[in-house]
Amino acid sequence: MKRVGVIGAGSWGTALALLLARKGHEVVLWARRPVHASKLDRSRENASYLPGFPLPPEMVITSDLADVAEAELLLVVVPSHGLREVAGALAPHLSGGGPKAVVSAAKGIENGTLRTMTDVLQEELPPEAGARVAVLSGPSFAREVAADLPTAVTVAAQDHRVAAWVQEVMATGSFRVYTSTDVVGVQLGGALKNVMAVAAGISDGLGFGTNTRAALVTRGLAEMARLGVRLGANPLTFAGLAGLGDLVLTCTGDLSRNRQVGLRLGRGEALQAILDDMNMVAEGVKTSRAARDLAARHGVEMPITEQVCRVLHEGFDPREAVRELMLRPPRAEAEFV
Ligand SMILES: NC(=O)C1=CN([C@@H]2O[C@H](COP(=O)(O)OP(=O)(O)OC[C@H]3O[C@@H](n4cnc5c(N)ncnc54)[C@H](OP(=O)(O)O)[C@@H]3O)[C@@H](O)[C@H]2O)C=CC1
Ligand SMILES: O=C(CO)COP(=O)(O)O
Repeated sequence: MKRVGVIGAGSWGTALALLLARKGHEVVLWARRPVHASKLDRSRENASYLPGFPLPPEMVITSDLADVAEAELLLVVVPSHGLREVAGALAPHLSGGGPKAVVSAAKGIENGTLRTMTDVLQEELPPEAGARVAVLSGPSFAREVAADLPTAVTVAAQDHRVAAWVQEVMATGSFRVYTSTDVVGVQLGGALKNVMAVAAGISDGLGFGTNTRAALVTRGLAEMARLGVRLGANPLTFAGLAGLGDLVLTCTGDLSRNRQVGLRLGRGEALQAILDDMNMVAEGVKTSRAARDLAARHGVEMPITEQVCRVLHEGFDPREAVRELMLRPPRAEAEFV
């Protein structure tokens, strides 16, 4: 039994906290708003983000980061735009030995700095904790994990021993954990698939067919891998759970918030109205900009990302975006880099 701190009480943080508590670990779940923490504590259910799944009485709920300071495993599960601030607030509590692993379960790229989530953790945390940073990614809707449905994910860390330790602590009979040392590839897979899920949603919302969606998934994967390889990732990672696995899940699964944003855009709703109506995060909206900037910085072509950005942030007509994608100059399929 390990002491585990889960930082972030949205749907994913709550589902992971449940998974680990059911495995018998001592779990402390941190919510950023004291009022949310006391509501969770009183009702023993996360009605706002993960309704229908009772939180066991032994799970400690807090809004004080000092309460996770003693954890051996720390999971950071806040949206990517809030991760730096939370990591900065956590840092002073991690003096001494610190946790054996700090795992980012967020899927995004920081806008502006274009840093990955493990970069941000390494920049903000004390060096001993920064050296034990890992990332968890892969096809894993929170509701399905909370419902204990069979799920497989990847945990990547530079030091294989860190990933193997996290694997041992987190794996259950219904939550299979693979390890990797491709920290860049696993993170880019998780972040970029959200942009493609918006694209697939737009296509379905416009009433296009399954041919179109399959084309978007496949060419989306090609551009994800193209950027990943340029940044040093292993191309095989994109054929794995954190690449193709999560891409297929979120481009086809209606539980995906990113796909839902795309569907509604395709049906003609305005982005702001969609976002105002959602209490959950759709990371692809912000990541589309970061991905476009990262691609431009490294001279990598990402035509689908480019068009998603124009539709999301410049009010470009989605039908016109698809037309432009179809009429790009002809090329060979396997021109990889
Ligand atoms: N949900 C899922 O199925 C999966 C999600 N993820 C990833 O996990 C991360 C967290 O998402 P998820 O749990 O779904 O979130 P939700 O959309 O379910 O909930 C949002 C959570 O983020 C918190 N939050 C909002 N803004 C900030 C901020 N600026 N700083 C800190 N916390 C903030 C909210 O707190 P408050 O209530 O106080 O506003 C709330 O806890 C994302 O990167 C997502 O891509 C990964 C795999 C699966
Ligand atoms: O990352 C996810 C599942 O792996 C969740 O996807 P959404 O954020 O689109 O809901």
